[in-house]
Formats: sequence, C-alpha cells, structure tokens
Amino acid sequence: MGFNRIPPVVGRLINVTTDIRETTTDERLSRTFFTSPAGNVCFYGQCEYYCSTEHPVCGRPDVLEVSLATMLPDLSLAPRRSWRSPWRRSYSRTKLAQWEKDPAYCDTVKTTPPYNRGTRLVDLIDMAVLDFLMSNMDRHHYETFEDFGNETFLLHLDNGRAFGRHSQDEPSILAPLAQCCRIRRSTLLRLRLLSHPDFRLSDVMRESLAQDPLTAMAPLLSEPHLSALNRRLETILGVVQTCQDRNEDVVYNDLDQYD
Ligand SMILES: Nc1ncnc2c1ncn2[C@@H]1O[C@H](COP(=O)(O)OP(=O)(O)OP(=O)(O)O)[C@@H](O)[C@H]1O
Ligand SMILES: [Mn+2]
Repeated sequence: MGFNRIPPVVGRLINVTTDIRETTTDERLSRTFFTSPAGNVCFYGQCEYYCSTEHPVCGRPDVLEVSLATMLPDLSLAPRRSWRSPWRRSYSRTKLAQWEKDPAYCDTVKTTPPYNRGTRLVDLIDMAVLDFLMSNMDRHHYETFEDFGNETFLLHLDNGRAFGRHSQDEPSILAPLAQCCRIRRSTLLRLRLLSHPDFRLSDVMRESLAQDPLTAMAPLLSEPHLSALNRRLETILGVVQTCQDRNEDVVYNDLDQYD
C-alpha cells in the first residue's frame, strides 16, 4: 500500500528456553517462567492485564510458533508517544462509543488538535483503510516518534487481531473515512490502481508474500483472505464514491508538489 508504517514481521519457530529464558537480561521476565503440569515450559511476562499464571504462553515442550517483529530503537534513543484513536471502540457490551452515536463526530475531531491541522486526520483515515482491509477492529492506539512532533507518520504496532474471518467484513472500521469523507489523493490513486485487473491487490499481495520462506508450509494469507482484500478494496472505493456524490473537497491533494 506504500504506507510503510508497520515494523516488518516474520513467522518463526523458537525455543522459549534457549531463545528467551537463557538469553534475556530482563530479570522480571525470567522470574515468570514455570513448568506446566503437562511438562511444558511457560511464561507470562509483565503487563497490566492477563500477565498471570492463568494466561501463560507455553512451548511444546519448549518450541513455540511466533511472529517476530523488527525491534524498534530503544525508547531512551527514540522516545515514542502513544495516541488514543478518536474512533476507539468502547470495548463494552452495553456502552456505545461517541463516534457510534454522533453522525457529526468527525466535525469535532477535525477541530481538535492534532487533527485540526497538517496531515494527522488523513493519516488516521489511511490507518482506517488499512485496518478495514485487514479487518482489524482492535486499533485502540497508534504511536509516533516524539522527535518528529506533529509533522510525523503514524506507527502501527499490535496488528495481532488482523486477518481473522475472511468471509466477513466490518464496515464500522471505515467510520473515519465514512464520517469525515476525506482521503489522501495518493491513497485513492493507489487503491484505484490496485483494483485494476492488471494490478489486483490479491495478486500483488500473493506475489509479495511468495518471498516469505514459509510460504509453501505456512502461508501468511490463505486464498480466501486474498480474495477478501479485493472485496474490501471495492467497498472502500464505494464509500469514497458515496462521499464524492454528496460532498466537495473529499480528496486531500498531497500530490501538488509533483505537478
Ligand atoms: N517492533 C517493536 N519494537 C519495539 N517495541 C515494540 C514493538 N512492537 C511492540 N512493542 C512494544 O510492546 C508493547 C506491546 O505490544 P503489542 O501491543 O503488540 O502487544 P499486545 O500483547 O497486543 O499488548 P496489548 O494487550 O497492550 O495491546 C507495545 O506497546 C510497544 O511498546
Ligand atoms: Mn493488543
């Protein structure tokens, strides 16, 4: 997509004993290792929720399938800031989030810093486009590097809820696009290109993912997931079209400098 916002990730089989327990210098992490009743090596780490013996990560007996992300520079070298998404879900069975109740929600966001100037709002809408394609409903936060201030790209860690059910789409993920009716011209042109029969998103993705050494054994995306990408792409273009039918000023021209 040309967004370049997610640290590259690969799938690996690791040995939790030799690759983590015997390697880590983090005393607090190594203290959470234990052997389960079934004889597997487990650990639970340190975090706010779910880091307890009831929710461990276990090897079999110490081999574990994981995704490994490129490590970002240490926070002391490149401090990051975490931002709460304005379209964050309520994560409650009974309560709706403000954006679910107020059709004019985007008018408020548009006048609220940092979304009131620069490219932050269209960056957020790019994020919604990406999350809709992956069907990731769990984007509660995103990050930026502090050094770039508000003149920054967005960083998407934590994509673990993406590419679940391929047969179902979740239109509410597109709420930022549907409610704000705004999209970067470069994004729109890219999306239109990827819906062209010669450059289909599914074909481009299949070709790109074929470089993964595990492609034959454990493909990252199944064929139904690749088809879902094409279907979701058409939905996005449909939402943009509906916006353009009703509003002016839908396309944010970020390509002027190249004219
Ligand atoms: N590639 C990376 N390099 C360095 N730190 C990272 C990287 N990916 C994630 N982290 C750090 O680890 C934290 C947890 O990562 P992530 O959110 O993906 O895990 P999670 O298990 O889904 O956690 P949570 O339940 O809090 O969402 C992040 O907030 C971030 O500070
Ligand atoms: Mn998470």
